[in-house]
Amino acid sequence: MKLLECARPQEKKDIMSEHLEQNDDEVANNARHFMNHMNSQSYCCAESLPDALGLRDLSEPKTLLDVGGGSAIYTIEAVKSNPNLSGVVFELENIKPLTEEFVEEAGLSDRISVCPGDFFTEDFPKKMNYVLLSNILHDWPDETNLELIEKSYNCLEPGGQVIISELLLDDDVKNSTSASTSMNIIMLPYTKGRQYRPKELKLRLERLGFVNTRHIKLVDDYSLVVATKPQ
Ligand SMILES: C[S@@+](CC[C@H](N)C(=O)[O-])C[C@H]1O[C@@H](n2cnc3c(N)ncnc32)[C@H](O)[C@@H]1O
Repeated sequence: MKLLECARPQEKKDIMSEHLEQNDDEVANNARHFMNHMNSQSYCCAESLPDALGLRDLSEPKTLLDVGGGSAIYTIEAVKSNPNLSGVVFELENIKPLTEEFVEEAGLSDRISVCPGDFFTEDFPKKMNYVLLSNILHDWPDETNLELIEKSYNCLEPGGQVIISELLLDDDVKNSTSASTSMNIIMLPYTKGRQYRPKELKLRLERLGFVNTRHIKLVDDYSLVVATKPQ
């Protein structure tokens, strides 16, 4: 891991942002292609989310914020599991129309809104009961991720939960699966981030005030790390 970190190029951009910052048609198609790819990759996890979090049992209205939600697949599957749940997808302004296409296609435009925004410069919409960070933290450096976790804490109601969904390495990194190790090798040179271990995420969440941190296996090597904002 250390050797690979040393091999990182000094100047590198997030691939998705690079596509999205430009207006060129070919580049826009790349963004659409990336979104479709993420949608397929995330589908199985999204489908398993309601049972993993007990969302089907909610008896009162709750709102889930999906930060960098992309195709909104997690929010779509969550909202479909219970009429008490509504969703807000926080996405870049120029990606918003793409996200809205997926929401419309799912027939859920009345229960899922797309809030345009940049998670580096803007706070998240307030009074949320759940904040989901799916395949977000592995794109960015640790100090940025701490800011994103802090923003998640600040926008949650007391008792609300932050949900991190990622392909995680094993706590004992030598026991990590080949899928998570391969993903880590891809993230290191092509993004500013890396794959995490459950205990690393729990530590960061607890440092920022979250309690009751837990690791929930989702699908194959994909897991959730969930934590609660104290009452
Ligand atoms: C790896 S994709 C994850 C998509 C989705 N959460 C999933 O797991 O399928 C990262 C997402 O973050 C969004 N994103 C990147 N930078 C962002 C920013 N500064 N503010 C808001 N969203 C951003 C991208 O548009 C993209 O949809």
